[in-house]
Amino acid sequence: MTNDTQNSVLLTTFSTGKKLLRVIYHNDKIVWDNQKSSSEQYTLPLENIISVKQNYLASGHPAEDQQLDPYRFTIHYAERPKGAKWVYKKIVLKHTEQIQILSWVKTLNFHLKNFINRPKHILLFVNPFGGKKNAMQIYEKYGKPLFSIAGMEVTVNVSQRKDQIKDFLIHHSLDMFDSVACVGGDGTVSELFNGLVLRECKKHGVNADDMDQVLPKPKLPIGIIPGGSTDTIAYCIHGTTDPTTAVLQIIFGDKLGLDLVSVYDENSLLRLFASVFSYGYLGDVAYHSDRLRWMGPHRYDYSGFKKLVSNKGYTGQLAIYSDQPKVTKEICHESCDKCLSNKNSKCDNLSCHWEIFEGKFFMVSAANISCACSRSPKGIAPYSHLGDGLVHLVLVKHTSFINNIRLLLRLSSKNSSVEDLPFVKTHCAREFCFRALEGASKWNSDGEIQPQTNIRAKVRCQLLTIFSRGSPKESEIDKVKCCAF
Ligand SMILES: Nc1ncnc2c1ncn2[C@@H]1O[C@H](COP(=O)(O)OP(=O)(O)OP(=O)(O)O)[C@@H](O)[C@H]1O
Repeated sequence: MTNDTQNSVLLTTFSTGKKLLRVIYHNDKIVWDNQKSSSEQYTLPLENIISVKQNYLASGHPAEDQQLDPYRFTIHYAERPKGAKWVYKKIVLKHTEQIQILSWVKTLNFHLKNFINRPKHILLFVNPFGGKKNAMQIYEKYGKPLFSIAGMEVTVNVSQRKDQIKDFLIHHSLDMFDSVACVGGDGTVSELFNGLVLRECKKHGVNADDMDQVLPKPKLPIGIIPGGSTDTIAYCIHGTTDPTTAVLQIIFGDKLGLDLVSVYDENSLLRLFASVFSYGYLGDVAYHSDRLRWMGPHRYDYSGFKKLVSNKGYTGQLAIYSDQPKVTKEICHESCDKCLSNKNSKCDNLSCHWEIFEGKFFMVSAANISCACSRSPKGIAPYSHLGDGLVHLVLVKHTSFINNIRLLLRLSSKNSSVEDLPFVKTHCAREFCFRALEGASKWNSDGEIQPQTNIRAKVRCQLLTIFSRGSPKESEIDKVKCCAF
């Protein structure tokens, strides 16, 4: 065994109870096989290790101090066997020589310290009101045990009312935390980033109501553990609403940049949104379904149908400011080139121009991300990116009832998207303005109601930093073909 842990190579045969395993550590990877068949080899990259700990001996009495087991240690790690879901795993390795155990634990922990971006003290907000009202149980079952294994300190704050999370983040000291997170749906995530951005504006004396101001980037990264009804933001970022996956993304500490869109009326900033800002049909659904919260997530089905039948269309004018209005058919995924190339770019001095669209719409949606979720696997804007500085404006013309049904079927389809429907047009924008001309709906902002009708909005390129490695490419490549309704 070498003392030079920096360039360490370890090779030991451990027992795991029944089997003997030859275990090698080299080049930031652990490889193990069962000696007899090296084809059954498992490779564990160091970046997927949560922690490495020496085991404790089983103590006879709870009051007795726990003693370290000199002959056993455990590697806690995660893997993504298929699709977007990550799972937690552990392996207990046993050796008759104590020195072997100590060397492995010391060396692996030395190398794990290089992951300096992993959070250590997190402020976690739990919304007990959203979704199935089980956010606290989600935290207790999926978050708490893994955060403890990772050795993270978690300060839990359970929200007592709407906007409390936002107000807390604006006004309280966050000095002792290196990150914030939430267990909740899109409305909770929205409180989190609205609070963080306003906090930063306050700190730097930036007038948030002035659309021409550059909004300061919040210092703290955020973690998103889904615990709401639709959880669109979590789904688009992690590729799944699985809570274990979301917790592991926070523990890994890898980050990506998410665009936010700031929305204004004539005088002030109304809010920032991260997923969708939608007028017409979805605005009506948000308004109606909010009064039916007692129904849980089913309220969306009920309100959705009711508002579909009664929709008479809304006449309005949309102005789009863009340098690249055409949609490019590239899907956003982990290590997305389009988002990476925009990481440090300033989307200010581009050759943008205004274009105006006027008409009667079934709905107008500004999608900052694809808005995919389990009910809508491709989302309303399948080619919208997390961090490219553009928002996709999806204009759905007022048309027949049958076409509205076609739209909703497409939205719930795994195989086809709304983009190819003849009454749907998508444009990419850096800014946009909307003015109602006849009839007025509300806006639906990340699932929350925004009552002002006439608005202006501006994309803020990668204003938010999120804990995630992104969703994998495989999840988007769906080879199954079926009839496109
Ligand atoms: N203690 C609380 N009591 C009442 N409302 C709360 C409380 N804490 C947060 N809220 C508000 O609850 C609303 C709903 O929360 P959230 O969006 O997380 O759940 P959801 O609407 O069920 O999920 P989704 O937005 O993913 O569909 C948000 O507007 C949030 O501001």
